Parts: sequence; C-alpha cells; structure tokens
Amino acid sequence: MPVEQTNNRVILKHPKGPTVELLLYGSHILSWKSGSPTSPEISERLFVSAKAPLDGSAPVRGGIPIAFPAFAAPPHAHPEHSKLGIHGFARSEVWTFDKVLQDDGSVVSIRLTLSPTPKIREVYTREFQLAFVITLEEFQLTNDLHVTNPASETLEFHALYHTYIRSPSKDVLITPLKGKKYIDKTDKEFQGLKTEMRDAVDVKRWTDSVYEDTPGEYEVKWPGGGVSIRTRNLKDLVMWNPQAEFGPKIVDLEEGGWEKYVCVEPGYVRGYVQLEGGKAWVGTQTLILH
Ligand SMILES: O=P(O)(O)OC[C@H]1O[C@H](O)[C@H](O)[C@@H](O)[C@@H]1O
Repeated sequence: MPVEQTNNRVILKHPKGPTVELLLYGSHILSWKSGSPTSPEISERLFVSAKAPLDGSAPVRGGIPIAFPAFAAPPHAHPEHSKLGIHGFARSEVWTFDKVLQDDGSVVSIRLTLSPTPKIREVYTREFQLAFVITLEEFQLTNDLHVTNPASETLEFHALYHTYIRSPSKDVLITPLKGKKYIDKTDKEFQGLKTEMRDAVDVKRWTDSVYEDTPGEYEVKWPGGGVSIRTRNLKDLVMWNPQAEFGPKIVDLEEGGWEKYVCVEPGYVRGYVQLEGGKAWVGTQTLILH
C-alpha cells in the first residue's frame, strides 16, 4: 500500500523506496527517508529531537512544523493574533486525513485538512479552511499549504514551513542571500534591518535571522550532501540554529542536537498575506536532494 494510516500517523511509501511519515497532530512531517541522485542509499533527511514528545502534548521539535496564522512569539502585532501562542495553532491541532490525490508509480500525494475547531475558536475568531498537500517523488518532497477564506472580509496571516534539514550545522552553507535585508533576532540591542554581506550564510554561531524578500530558490550545501529548496508565494526566509550558546536552554532539544540540523524556513512573515474573501492562496516548498 502506498499510503498507510494508523491511529495518529500517516505513512507514504514511494515504490522506489522513499517514505514520508507524519502525525495527524499538526499534520507534522516527522520523517523523510530518501536516496539522492548521487547517493542512492535511503537515509533520513530531516532532524527530530530524541527528546521531542510525539504524543500531541506539545509541538514537535523537528521535522516540518507549519506556522499559521502567525509566525514567532507573542506579543503578536496583529490584533486577531493576540491570543495565539508561538507560531500559531496549525502545528498543535489534529488534522483530518482527507484522501490520496495521486498514486501512479512515480508520485504519491495526499491531502490533509483543518477547519476551525472549538479549541481554535477560543483563541482565533476568523473563518478559514486549510489543506496540506504532501507529494513524494523519488528524490524530492513538495508541501503545499492551501488557505481558503470563506468569509467576505480579507484574511491576513503569516505562513511558514519551519523545516529542520538534517545536516552538520558546523559545515552547512546557504545561498543566495547576499545583499538581502534581515532582522537578527539574536541581537537584543539592534532590532532594525541589517544587510547580509556574506556570499554564503553559515550557522556556526547562534542564528535567528528573518530575511525579507528573498529569491525563493535556495541551495543548502555541506560536504557530501545538499538540498535545493524551491518555493512559491513564500517571499521571506528564516534561518535558525541555537548552537551551544542557546541550545541547552531548549528543554525538548536533545544534547548536541543543534549540531545535526539547520532550520531553513520559507515563509510569508514580513507583513501579512492579504487574502480576499472567497479566495484561496497556496504556499509551496519543494525540497530536492542532490
Ligand atoms: O521553539 P519553537 O516555538 O519551535 O521556535 C523555534 C524558533 O522558530 C523560529 O525560527 C524563530 O525565529 C525562533 O525565534 C524560534 O526560537
């Protein structure tokens, strides 16, 4: 079976060997195992902390969390987001497995959905419908977040994929961000925009940078591996790794976990997506293995 469902998980199995495993909680992708064109051995491509609870008691530290409708910590600037926790509610609600969209031998694709629940309505009063489409191919994984606004007034939101790419954080380099403006959240004295001067960005030090108006296509490289990221409708990019400076303060991050990943997070987080009543928006990331 190309798609298996248990109580709380869904597993996609590509006929060539790659798999994706996700929790219904958060529609949270926990695992993407795949070979690449240059190294056919199937291996894990995402990082999940060994200390992450996977029982739905808290958002998962690792994999691909979805931030919606607000990115980052309260206090949120948007009045409709004032009661939301960090990164909004999409990553901490149980989604519904809707259906298999495609299963033709080269592509396995499924859709999950989320609509307002009583719990969401306690903190967020706007109407919305979310659909998350996961598409697994031999060497790539695509995520499409569909946001529909069934109301008549414009819906304003952030959306972001908080992707934990398994990689040696001391060696990883991300391009092309030179010349791009960003907020350095680790710099408590200066919260204005800085300009990226580096040809390739590393995360050797504690990094929490929100780049705006980025190219939408990125290369994440390290000796012996790499991932290309292609995006659609996600104009910003967040880069995050706490390193030893901040990592030990994160209770659900395993000791030394910060050495095993880089978070490269395509999103729309500077300003809000403005979605007119009755319309839909799709934000896409595709991860392509080298
Ligand atoms: O701990 P979390 O809620 O998962 O957030 C983890 C990180 O997410 C983003 O990258 C933010 O820019 C960081 O400031 C935050 O620390």
